[in-house]
Amino acid sequence: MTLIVEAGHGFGGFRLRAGFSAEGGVTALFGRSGSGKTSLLRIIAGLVRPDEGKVVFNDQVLLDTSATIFLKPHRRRFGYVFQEARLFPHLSVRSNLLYGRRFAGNTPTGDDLARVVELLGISQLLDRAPDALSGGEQQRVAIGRALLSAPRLLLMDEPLAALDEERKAEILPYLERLRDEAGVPIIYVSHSITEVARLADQVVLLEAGKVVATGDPSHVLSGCVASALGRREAGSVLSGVVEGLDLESGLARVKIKQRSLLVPGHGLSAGKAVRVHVLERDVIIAVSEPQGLSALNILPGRITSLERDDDTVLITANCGGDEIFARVTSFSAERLGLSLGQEVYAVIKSVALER
Ligand SMILES: Nc1ncnc2c1ncn2[C@@H]1O[C@H](COP(=O)(O)OP(=O)(O)OP(=O)(O)O)[C@@H](O)[C@H]1O
Repeated sequence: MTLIVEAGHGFGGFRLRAGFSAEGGVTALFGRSGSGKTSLLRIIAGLVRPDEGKVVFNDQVLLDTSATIFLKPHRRRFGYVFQEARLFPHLSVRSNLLYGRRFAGNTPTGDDLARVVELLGISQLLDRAPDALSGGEQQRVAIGRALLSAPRLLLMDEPLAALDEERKAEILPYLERLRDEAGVPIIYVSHSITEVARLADQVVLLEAGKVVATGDPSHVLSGCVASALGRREAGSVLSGVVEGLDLESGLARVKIKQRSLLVPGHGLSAGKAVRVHVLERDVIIAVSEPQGLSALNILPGRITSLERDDDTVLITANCGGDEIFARVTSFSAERLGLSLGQEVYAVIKSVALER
């Protein structure tokens, strides 16, 4: 699959001028609220006709404003999943699912229904009405309905945003299965670093209507997202593999580049690929090896960058090839006499495991 998108569009005071290309897997459109993610998705879907631009899917031109080509949304054969499930309240789950088939060019069979029902874990819900389902269950049905329309591409606009943390955690494994087993490429809009780190193969980072970075999630989500997200979620996203589990402590050892991290082992098995999210505000810098700390992860490294702003300093430490970010007050940086090239220890207070 190849998708090429170029679009320029003005909404009142907002100007979108963004482009990217995607090749299969999950491509996340990521950025702050109001950065233009949904607008870009709606342009791909054909729900918005931009002032100028091009959308090409597998060599088929769906939109080209210079040649006045515009393929209507239903002729694009893309599935769309919104923040809310938008199920038909008067139809059962089964009928909602089968409704998706009406739009399929090649009608899916009963096998397709069984496969989608199994993939999303909704077999026990088929005869229920939508209002007898939890938000997470409704969203799984909405995804199933979109899949059964046999889409060439699935467009998902913050599909978890309306759910509480527990429901999000319940549905994320199904989205992973969708990515790994359904074979349908996905464009996934989100402003959650957790979802993106866990699901995306490629990230397109949007800021004020423009694409400011694209590429591998570990690369795009690390460091450069501070401005896009605000500091709360800024940090490093490190790719690793589970080396082993310690049954007694319940911890797993995850090998990143040259170092290892201990993380909660629940649900992990040896050999599993994971992404680890280390928030810059959860890292302390020490100039000598600390003793007697509760923190499990203390990584030796070397300072490669010191960026000062008003009253804080963002420190980048290269720890065996992985970059760890720490934000400390200017006062602390002065007091410790931090300098480029200095050997330090990054003390990680907690890590979030994303996959
Ligand atoms: N139909 C419209 N008319 C006027 N302004 C619009 C319209 N659609 C979007 N906008 C504006 O365009 C900007 C980008 O909106 P968009 O929904 O694409 O952002 P987003 O990144 O998806 O945000 P969120 O995460 O909050 O959904 C916003 O300032 C929004 O108010």
